[in-house]
Amino acid sequence: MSGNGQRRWGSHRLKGSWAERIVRGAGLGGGELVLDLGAGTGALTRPLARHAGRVIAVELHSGRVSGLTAAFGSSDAVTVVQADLLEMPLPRRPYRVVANPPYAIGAAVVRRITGGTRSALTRADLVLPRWMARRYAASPPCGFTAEVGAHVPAAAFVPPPRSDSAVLVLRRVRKRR
Ligand SMILES: C[S@@+](CC[C@H](N)C(=O)[O-])C[C@H]1O[C@@H](n2cnc3c(N)ncnc32)[C@H](O)[C@@H]1O
Repeated sequence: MSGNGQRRWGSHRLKGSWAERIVRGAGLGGGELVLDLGAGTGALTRPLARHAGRVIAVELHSGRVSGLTAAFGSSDAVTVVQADLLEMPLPRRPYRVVANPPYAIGAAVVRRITGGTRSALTRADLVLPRWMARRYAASPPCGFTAEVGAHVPAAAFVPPPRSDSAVLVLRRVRKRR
């Protein structure tokens, strides 16, 4: 558990058709390592398993981890990890993120995956509140470009959140030192 107690069990789950659309929009080539941070019941994990080389589905809630393990335990492409996404070690080799993290920790997620000289993140497609995606597009994290991608309406989630969302696309611009 994060020292700041930053967990959020409330879950706005993506509908399957929207999860598929978001994963297709991420333009995966088929061989990438992809992290699904806050995998929930696996809405994004499912299409990621078909489009990515390897998927690490990270979830903290024990019941949801059990569900993910039951759904993907026999898949060679998916590894389910019970961990706090703000504290778990991140891959040293190049990786991507496609995720719908809890909005309350959206900024902490962006800091975590883009921060530090050792970040091996190459691109992230994050479903975030639209206002937050716009803020990052205006002021991207150091070493990344940021653009507001697909609009994701409240109706794309169960239950629907209060405001509309968008995919924030972060792309690395600087080579790792
Ligand atoms: C908005 S839901 C998204 C679920 C799924 N990815 C989807 O799109 O339907 C966010 C998920 O993050 C999980 N979560 C919250 N805090 C977390 C943390 N610190 N580390 C890992 N998972 C966390 C919640 O349990 C929840 O399942």
